Amino acid sequence: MTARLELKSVTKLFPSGDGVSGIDFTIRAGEIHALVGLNGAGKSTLMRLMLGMKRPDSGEVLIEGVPLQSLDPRRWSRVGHLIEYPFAYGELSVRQNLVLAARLRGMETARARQVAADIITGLALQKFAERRVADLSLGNRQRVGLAAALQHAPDLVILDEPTNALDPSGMIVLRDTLLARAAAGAAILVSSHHLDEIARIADRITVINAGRIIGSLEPGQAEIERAFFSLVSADAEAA
Ligand SMILES: Nc1ncnc2c1ncn2[C@@H]1O[C@H](COP(=O)(O)OP(=O)(O)OP(=O)(O)O)[C@@H](O)[C@H]1O
Repeated sequence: MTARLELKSVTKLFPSGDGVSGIDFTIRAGEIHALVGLNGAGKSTLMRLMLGMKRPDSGEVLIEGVPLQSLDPRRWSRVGHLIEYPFAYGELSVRQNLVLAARLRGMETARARQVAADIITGLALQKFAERRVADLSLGNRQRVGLAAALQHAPDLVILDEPTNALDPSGMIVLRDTLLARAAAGAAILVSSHHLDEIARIADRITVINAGRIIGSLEPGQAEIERAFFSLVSADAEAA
């Protein structure tokens, strides 16, 4: 089966020499793929390359076999992502922001209102729906960003550290949402520092260190944090 997203030998190096190099990677339909690594390992850079926010120095990024630069704009409307800061208009309410985000994905107003209402319930945002985004806590703003990334039922989802500001109830809600989306056939990539949390939902866990893929972890394995650190330490010693 064609991967929903594939990276072939992708390299992007900044003038400092940092970045990512020689990356081969896939995200497949129906799969939650986790990307883990230390601070500065290259997770966000890799995700930006996948989304066309950065251009590789060499190598290719393909969505369903089509190079990113040739992708039909309509195909982009089936991608959902959240990289770092959730984008939202502070003066507008949560609901207004979500309806707007859905309209920008090409939905009719009535449909946009419906999907916004559904995700407000799905991510437990009812209490905050009519509040200005500027007045929300960090965690609730992150929920709004996730809602905007997920409400249009994308079939390719890329989320950079989506749980970093969430409380335990937010984590459970997001976990259930991602599992349901993957079961419905979406291909999902999530980066995280919470190894135990990510291991509960991931089908595959890929480890990145110093800009290179250095191995994988089994989601079900015991002592997953120790296994992660052994991989990373062995890589650092070999360098
Ligand atoms: N625009 C840029 N210019 C120069 N260097 C950059 C740039 N963006 C990232 N880097 C460097 O590339 C490396 C990888 O950064 P990246 O943000 O991808 O790491 P990360 O794994 O997402 O880290 P974190 O877990 O801290 O978010 C770091 O050394 C970073 O300083």
